[in-house]
Amino acid sequence: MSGQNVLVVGGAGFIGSHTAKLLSKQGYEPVVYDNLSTGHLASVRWGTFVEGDILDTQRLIEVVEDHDPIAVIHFAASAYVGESVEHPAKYYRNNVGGTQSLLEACRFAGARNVIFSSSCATYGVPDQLPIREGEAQRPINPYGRTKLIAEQMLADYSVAYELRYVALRYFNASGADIDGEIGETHDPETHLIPRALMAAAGSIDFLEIYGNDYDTPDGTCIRDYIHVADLARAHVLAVEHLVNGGNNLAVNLGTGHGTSIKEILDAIRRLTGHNVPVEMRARRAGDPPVLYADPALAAEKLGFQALYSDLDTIIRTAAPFFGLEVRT
Ligand SMILES: O=c1ccn([C@@H]2O[C@H](COP(=O)(O)OP(=O)(O)O[C@H]3OC[C@@H](O)[C@H](O)[C@H]3O)[C@@H](O)[C@H]2O)c(=O)[nH]1
Repeated sequence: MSGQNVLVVGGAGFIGSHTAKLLSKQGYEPVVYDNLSTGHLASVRWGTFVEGDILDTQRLIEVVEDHDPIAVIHFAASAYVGESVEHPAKYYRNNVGGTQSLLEACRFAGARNVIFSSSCATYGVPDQLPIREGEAQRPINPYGRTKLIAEQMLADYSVAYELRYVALRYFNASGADIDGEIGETHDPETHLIPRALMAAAGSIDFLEIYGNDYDTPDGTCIRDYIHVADLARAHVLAVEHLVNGGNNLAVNLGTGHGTSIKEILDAIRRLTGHNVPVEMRARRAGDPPVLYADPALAAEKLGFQALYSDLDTIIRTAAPFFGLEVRT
């Protein structure tokens, strides 16, 4: 098989499955490679599925040789900040070792275009807001460090082995498929919006808020929530950028706008009619108080604009996956 295949490593996960769907809708043939450790077979509904581990370089070489993809999108990673502090070995193995295994397969099998899921966690606590790509990358947890090392690996491989890459530094991925076909199903679920919706639906007793004494207008942390449909579109634009001969890039994917935890809880109440029961807790280790992106470079280089990332669309699309009806 050849032509418009795109290898989607980690394509059974939250962002990967939404990207596979959009690739398919746009005429590409996604080849999803996933070990199903955190991804879900039920989310692999577009293209071909190959079950395999990112650390299995030989298998990846075979898959690249069989499918000759025009680009490789690398989503496969462990992605819990808290867990990375407790089990850094897992993060260095999966995220650093895994990235090297995939890049080795690309090198040996001749795949030249790589798109990488990086993170705002590579910046740590920024000196300036909004965060620009030139901001110093000083991650404050092992997860962020593994993502930064992977970015550096891409840059070094690019110089030596003709590989070209786009590193997409996501801010907070959120929402769910606009058509309602797939959603966010992490186990365990640790992210704010899903947990707030679970608390609103009564499937957990309450949402723990990690700190209301931050130096922010309402005391809670501020993040830049970007809809998964927008993230998916950025990946398709990144594929086109590389296929058209574009240069290496590292760009933020955010909206430029920060939202506090309390603002999210207000929106859930307004849109679903359900209160979110909360309990206050101490600050969570490793949480920067305020993060939001300057999205200008992604607009300039990829033509990317967030279209679905207003808070209401995020909550409206995510809520049904947690059994909540949304008011019209
Ligand atoms: O139950 C919760 C969960 C989260 N929060 C708070 O809500 C905010 C958002 O937390 P999330 O866990 O959803 O997301 P984070 O900002 O920690 O990291 C996220 O974004 C960067 C990505 O690279 C990470 O993979 C992702 O986890 C933080 O301030 C956090 O302390 C709570 O108050 N209660």
